[in-house]
Amino acid sequence: MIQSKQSIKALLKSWETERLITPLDRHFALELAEFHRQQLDQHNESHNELFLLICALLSHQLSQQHTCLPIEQISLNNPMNEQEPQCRITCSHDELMTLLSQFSAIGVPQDSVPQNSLQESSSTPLVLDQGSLYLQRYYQFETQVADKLRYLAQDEVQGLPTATQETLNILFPHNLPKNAATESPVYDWQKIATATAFTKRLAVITGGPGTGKTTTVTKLLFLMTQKADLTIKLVAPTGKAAARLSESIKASKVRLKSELAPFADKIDINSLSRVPEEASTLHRLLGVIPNSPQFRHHKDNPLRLDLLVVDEASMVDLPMMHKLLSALPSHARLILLGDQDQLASVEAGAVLADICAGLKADKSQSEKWQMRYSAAYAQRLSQLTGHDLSGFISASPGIGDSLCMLMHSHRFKGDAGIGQLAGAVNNSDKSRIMEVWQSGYDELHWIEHQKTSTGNAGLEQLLTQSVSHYSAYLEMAKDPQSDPLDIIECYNEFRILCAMRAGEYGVDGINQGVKDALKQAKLISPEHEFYPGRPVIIQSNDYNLGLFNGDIGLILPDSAHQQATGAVPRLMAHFIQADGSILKVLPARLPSHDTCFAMTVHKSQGSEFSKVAMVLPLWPSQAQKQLLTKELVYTAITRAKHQFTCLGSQTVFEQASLQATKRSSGLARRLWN
Ligand SMILES: Nc1ncnc2c1ncn2[C@@H]1O[C@H](COP(=O)(O)OP(=O)(O)OP(=O)(O)O)[C@@H](O)[C@H]1O
Repeated sequence: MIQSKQSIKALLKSWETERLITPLDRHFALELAEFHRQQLDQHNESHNELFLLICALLSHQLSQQHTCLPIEQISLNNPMNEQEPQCRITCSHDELMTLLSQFSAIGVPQDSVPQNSLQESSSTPLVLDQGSLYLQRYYQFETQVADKLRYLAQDEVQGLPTATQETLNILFPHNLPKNAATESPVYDWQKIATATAFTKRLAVITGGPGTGKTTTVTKLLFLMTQKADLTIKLVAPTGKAAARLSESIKASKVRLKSELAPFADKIDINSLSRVPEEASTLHRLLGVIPNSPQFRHHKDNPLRLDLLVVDEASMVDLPMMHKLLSALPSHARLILLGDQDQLASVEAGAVLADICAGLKADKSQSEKWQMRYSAAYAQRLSQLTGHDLSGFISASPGIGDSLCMLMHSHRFKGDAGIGQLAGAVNNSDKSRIMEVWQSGYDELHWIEHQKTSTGNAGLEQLLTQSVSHYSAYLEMAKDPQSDPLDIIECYNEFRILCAMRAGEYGVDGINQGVKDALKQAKLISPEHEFYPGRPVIIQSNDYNLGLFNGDIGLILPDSAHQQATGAVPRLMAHFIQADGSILKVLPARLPSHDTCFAMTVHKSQGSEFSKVAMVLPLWPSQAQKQLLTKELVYTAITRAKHQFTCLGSQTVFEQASLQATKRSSGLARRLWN
């Protein structure tokens, strides 16, 4: 069954030494194998060896953020993808599947138990379902999340007052013309999304940056608050994203108020004040219990709300989505907002991408996405919105009735370079990517790595530009009269985003380079750990202080304290909070943190900057290459509003743009089949 020069136990040790697997992977496998050995009726060494290997592969897969191990994907001749394979599995994938289903530690779901199977799934540490092996816990997360989403997607609010339809028409007044070039009708997907979220218990509104997700949800909340007194909560995965959601909703309400002014005799504009603005983090909503992975709110103590809006849903991982859905009260509505093309969550799963997977059009379609409505719901939506949706009816709609895809960016107008580059990368369109770079757009700047024995002129150029970008806020910080809010806003104009943490071109190296360059330019004096102008990014949650992983602040003299006491100004870390106020924290009390002239693309999700510089490694290692995906590049580009610079090499940029993230999961199948 297995051919190996050494025992699998010894092999796992050598894989750990070579860092192919983590110590956790090895221990996990050994513990489970021990369990298996104790459970097995007859001791079968070859079975034990195989089981040990499979457990290590599963754990390795989970640490790569997959939620399961598809058996078909195991490379039988080289299971760990080594340069020189140290072992091979000698049976076929089918034989392997049959064998695994007979192991006492591996259960199978009751409704798909093969005749010769010994186990049901609920009592075993592992589960084999539809050709994929799961850890029991992840299997429960995935199946329960799928069940709950399907249940919510089916539920429909019947009947709709005529007044509501009239309000919908006022909110979306345009009778869109036919597309002149194609003669095909132009749909107001924001209107369709609003009608969907009004009539469905679950609505998933996705789209790239500036496609109007917040505008749409603000109009929806206005519509909802016209008639009923609802408890509505707004949340996002991080503090930064929550603060941005609050800001966007506030701005959107201001715009809506003036748009609706001419209709004051027809609708109650004052009910806009009932649309909430304050957003919190998911963790805060669910109620963190110190030193516990559990939350205060769960299935037996559900949240007290009628409608929950979750922004930046692409950042929500599978375990978190499970906790959230479990805590949702039975009558509540759920609206998920996000960009399905962005980087998937840092932890396991790619929930939003899986939810949207069923809308991926086949290759014959000119559009990338294709709606999938049931006939009955397409008819209902058509009546509500005045758009004929019969062309999007599907015989197998899955959860399609609850999905809305906003495709037109109102931020990146027509031929704007940032939007063009983001689109080309998102489509992995190699020739278009090069075309966009060569088109001479003002907003796009390319800096080529120019490594020689004396240094890297490309990197030097980036550091010089960074000094010039950061000098404005550092000059402001020197003036005791400057308002910390203005200084932080000025700092937020520019950010360097790195693909990875470690190394010369990672966050660590670039932060050091910028710090040295700023010191040389006499803009900072970093003699001590905390110096005026040092930006810090928080690495863990501290609920007592109200600081969360990813929060970014500036070390600045506390001028208010100086004015009040006349004392020498002390340094404090200043953070902008969701309500726009400043939180000041003594630097010594900060939870774990790093300097933040540069940050990872991952941590930048949910943020936007006027100017962004992305740094790609020069000669990425094999492990680094796996991290360089089109989702990473797309996320970095779309953080920029006005200028995007890339320090890299053409080959690495292209390779990254052509490589899509793959997360093994059965969620999409459960939602759409
Ligand atoms: N239908 C529309 N017509 C014209 N402008 C619009 C429309 N919808 C949104 N906008 C404008 O586009 C900009 C972005 O809208 P909005 O913030 O709602 O998008 P978003 O998808 O939430 O963006 P983000 O990705 O940043 O969260 C805003 O300035 C908004 O006023």
